[in-house]
Amino acid sequence: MTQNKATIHIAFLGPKGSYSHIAAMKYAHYYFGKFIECSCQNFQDIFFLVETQKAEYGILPIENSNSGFIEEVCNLLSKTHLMLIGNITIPIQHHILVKNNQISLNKIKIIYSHPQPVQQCSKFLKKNSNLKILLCASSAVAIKKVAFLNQPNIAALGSIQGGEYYGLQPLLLPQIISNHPYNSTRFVIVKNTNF
Ligand SMILES: O=C(O)C(=O)C[C@]1(C(=O)O)C=C[C@@H](O)C=C1
Repeated sequence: MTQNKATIHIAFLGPKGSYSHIAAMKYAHYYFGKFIECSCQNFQDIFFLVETQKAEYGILPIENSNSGFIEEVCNLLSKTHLMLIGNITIPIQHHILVKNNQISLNKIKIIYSHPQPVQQCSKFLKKNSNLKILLCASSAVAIKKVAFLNQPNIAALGSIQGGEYYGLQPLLLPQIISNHPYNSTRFVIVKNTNF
């Protein structure tokens, strides 16, 4: 079903290539066709854009199959008058993204990541405790940082699709680093009913 009106805006945790961006594109493809991307630096900004009618919709990760409910989002949802109008679940496949995937894991010293992928890959990271983890506002921020720094021994946790936006490649080994091979996250879509 596509909505027959001017192109809508969807606010998501960005930049491009975040899991939230991928979920927004999938949702928009089903329901709206084209949409204007409103990339946000944090979850609060997503609520702000929709509450102030700068974006018709917001998309937020609420629950991961492995790490459970995303507390910050649940707290923000409990304080908003925005309406929950739908949800979408997407598979989340984390990879170790590097500038050049000819490098082996034992050469990598630093991993940039959003806290959620760290939780969802906790077993792998515990086994490789030599890796220093630096937290970022989203997986796409982590990917952008690694692309910008352009050093062989740093990596980001994120999706292959996210890596492609910024020219990063997935390490071939290990390929599956999530605690559970069938990792998925459910996102909710919020709307301001005054629109
Ligand atoms: O960091 C991202 O790319 C996000 O979109 C955030 C987020 C989250 O907060 O849960 C979304 C889905 C995945 O579970 C991992 C991270």
